[in-house]
Amino acid sequence: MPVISFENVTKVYPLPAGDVVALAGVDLAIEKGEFVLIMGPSGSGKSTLLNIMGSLDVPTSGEVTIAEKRIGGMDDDDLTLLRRDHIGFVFQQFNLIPLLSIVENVEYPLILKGRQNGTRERAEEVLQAVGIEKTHFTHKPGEISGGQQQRVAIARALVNDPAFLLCDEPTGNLDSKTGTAIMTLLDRMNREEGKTVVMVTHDPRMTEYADRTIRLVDGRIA
Ligand SMILES: Nc1ncnc2c1ncn2[C@@H]1O[C@H](COP(=O)(O)OP(=O)(O)OP(=O)(O)O)[C@@H](O)[C@H]1O
Repeated sequence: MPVISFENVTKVYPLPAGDVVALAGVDLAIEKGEFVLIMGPSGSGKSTLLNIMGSLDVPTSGEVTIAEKRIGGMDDDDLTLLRRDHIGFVFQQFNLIPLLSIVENVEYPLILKGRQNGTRERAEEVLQAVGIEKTHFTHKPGEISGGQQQRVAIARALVNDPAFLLCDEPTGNLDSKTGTAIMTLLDRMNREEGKTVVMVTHDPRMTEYADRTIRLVDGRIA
């Protein structure tokens, strides 16, 4: 059973000047444990595809199944729960909460989920797994480097043990050496922890990390 499957998925944005077809009949299946890149020119539908995979948006037509749940017919509350329980997001902008410490940022999704016990220990365990030193746990995001902030964001994405990670240009704000370290970390999470990773990127060097690259052109898989 794939972790994500799309059957004949279309997404149309109705605009006064005419409909914009962002996705035009996409079929895909992403299996557990895969590392998949999504590439394609600007405007080809990558963000639209990632948003639907992340249940941040719904298709105009077609069938989408995420973590064995069909999203057709789900309301906003159902989609929110699906995101919270099954999907880890990593963005180009790290999106950490500036007023919370590093460990509190990672603990936050556990608290949102209503977990009462062991949240601090779980957050510390995942921070250690992504290579953040204990001395940094009580720092604020603004007090650590961009590469360290992205590691913290990856820890936050992993803390609820999601079915898969969706990454949108995760190295886009980092210098190439730091970007390589982040890719090595994602690669290790994929190989050693069996995490499914789906990543949108413009950088062709990333293909060496991936099992497979999905190329979009004009809303279709090329
Ligand atoms: N909210 C929206 N309303 C109207 N049109 C939209 C909307 N979002 C995206 N589009 C259009 O849908 C098409 C696909 O856009 P999308 O952002 O998915 O492409 P992309 O491949 O992610 O592009 P980029 O690499 O520039 O981020 C484009 O023609 C875009 O203008």
